[in-house]
Amino acid sequence: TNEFYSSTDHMTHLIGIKNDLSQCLRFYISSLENQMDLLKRALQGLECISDDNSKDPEKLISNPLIAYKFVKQLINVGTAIKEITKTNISKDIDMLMSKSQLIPSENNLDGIAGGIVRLQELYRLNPEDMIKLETQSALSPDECFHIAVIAQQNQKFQCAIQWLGETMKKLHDGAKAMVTKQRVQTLLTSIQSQVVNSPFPPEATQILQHYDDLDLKTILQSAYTYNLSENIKYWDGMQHFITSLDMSGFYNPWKNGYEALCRGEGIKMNPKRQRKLVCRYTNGKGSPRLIYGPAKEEEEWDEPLILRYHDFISLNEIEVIKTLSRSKLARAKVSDPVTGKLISTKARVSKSAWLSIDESPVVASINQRIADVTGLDMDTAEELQVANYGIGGQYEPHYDLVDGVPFTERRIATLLVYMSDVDVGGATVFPNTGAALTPKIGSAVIWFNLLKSGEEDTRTLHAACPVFIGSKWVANKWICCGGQEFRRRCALSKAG
Ligand SMILES: O=C(O)CCC(=O)C(=O)O
Ligand SMILES: [Fe+2]
Repeated sequence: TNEFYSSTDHMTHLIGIKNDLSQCLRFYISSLENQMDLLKRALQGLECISDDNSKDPEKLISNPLIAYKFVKQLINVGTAIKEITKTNISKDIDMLMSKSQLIPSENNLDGIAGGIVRLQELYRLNPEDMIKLETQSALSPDECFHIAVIAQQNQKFQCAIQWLGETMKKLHDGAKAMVTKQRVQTLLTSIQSQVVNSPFPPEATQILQHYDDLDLKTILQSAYTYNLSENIKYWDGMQHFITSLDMSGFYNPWKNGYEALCRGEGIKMNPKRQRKLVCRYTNGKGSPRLIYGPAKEEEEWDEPLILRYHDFISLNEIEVIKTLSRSKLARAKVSDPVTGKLISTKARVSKSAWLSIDESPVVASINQRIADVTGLDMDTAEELQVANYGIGGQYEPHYDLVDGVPFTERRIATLLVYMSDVDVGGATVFPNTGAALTPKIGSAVIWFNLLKSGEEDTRTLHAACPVFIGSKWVANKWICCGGQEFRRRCALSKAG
C-alpha cells in the first residue's frame, strides 16, 4: 500500500524512491534538452537564410553559391526535424510515470502532521521549541496552515491556534503563499466557536452551577471537552481555580496519566519498594538449555510483577526477525468497540506482521527460549507479532485481553521483546500503576494479564508512548491460558 507514515522502516523506502525519481527526471530533462537543442538549431538555420532579397526572390537563387547555401540550410533543418521525431522520449516519460506511482499519497502528509501535533501536545513542546525544530527545515506559511488544519480536525485546538500564529507571522514577514490572512482568520474564528459551542458534560454542569462568571464557564467547558485542563493550568490566575476543581478525572480518565507517564512524570516507585526489587540469573523452571546459559532476570516492577530479561535476543536474531517481517508489515488495526470490525485509528499508529515458528529457526528458537524462561506451555500461544512504529507512532492505553474468546485462548501473559532502543519517547507505560518501561534493545519484559484467580488484572492496562525521535521495533508474544493449568496454578486469592 501507499501508507508510509505509520512505520518509520517504510519511511526509509522513500529515500530510494527519491533517488530513483531524481535519476529518471535527470534522464528525461536531458532528453528534452537534446530536443530543444535540435529545435533551436533548426530554427537558427532557417533564420540565418538571409531574406534581404525577398522582394526579388529570383535574385536569391540566381547566385549559385547563395542558392547552394540556401538549399543546404533547408536540408539541415529537415535532418534536424527527422532527428527530433526519431529520439524517443516516450520511454523516459513512461519510466517517470511508473516511478511517480510510488510517491506517497496526500494522506501520508496528514498522518505526519497528525504525528507532529500529537508529539507537540504530549511532550508539551511550546512554540519556541517548535520553532527551534523548525529552523532546520523552515516551513512555508501553507505548510504551517496545513498542520493547523490537521490539529483542528484532531480537536487539538491549542496546537491549531499555535500553528495559525506561525502562519500569520510568516505571512506578515512577506513569505510567498497560497493561504491568505483572511483564511487564517476564518479558521481561527471557527475554532473559537467550536470550543465555545461544545456540548456541556453533565458532571461539569453540576460543578458550574456554583459559578456565575460566564467566561470561566466557557474556559472550563473547553478544558473539559478537549482535555486542555493541563494547558489551562498555565494561564494567568487559573491555576488555583482549576486545582480546586480537580478536573483531572473528568475526560478520558486514563489519558492524563498516560501522557504524564510518557513524559516521565508520575512514575510511582519509591526507594523502599525499589530496594526490594532484585535481579538474578535464572534457569527458569530448570530448563537444561538455561543451566549453562542462565537468563538475566530483573524485577522491574512489583505490583503487578513485571520482569525484564536482559540480552534475551541477539542483534543477529533481531536482524533476521526484521528482515522476515519487512515485506509483511501492514497497518496495525484495533477492533471497533461498536461494530467489532478491525479499523485503523490514530490510537494505534504502527505496522505489524505475524511470524510463525516454521518460518525460520530463529523464530522457533525464540519461542523455545520463552518456554524455557517462563516455564509456560507455548502450544496455545499466538504467533510472534512484530511491530514497527511510525511518526509519532503510539498505541493508546489498552488491555491485551480480547473479549469473547474461549478461556483457553485468553492471553494469560504478554512477553514484549524490544528490538531497538528509542532515542526519545516510545516507553511502555502502565497508567493504572504508574510504571514506565524504557525500550532497551535485546531485552524482553513479561507480565501476567490475569490474576491467579483467573480475573482480569486491571493494573495491566498499558500503552506505547509516541515515538519522538528514533525507530521503535518490538515483538509481542501472547501466551494463552490453554495448557497452563499445571504450570501456573489457579488460586482463590487475587494476589498476582
Ligand atoms: O510497543 C509497546 O511498547 C507495547 C505494544 C503493545 O502493547 C501491544 O502491541 O499490544
Ligand atoms: Fe499491548
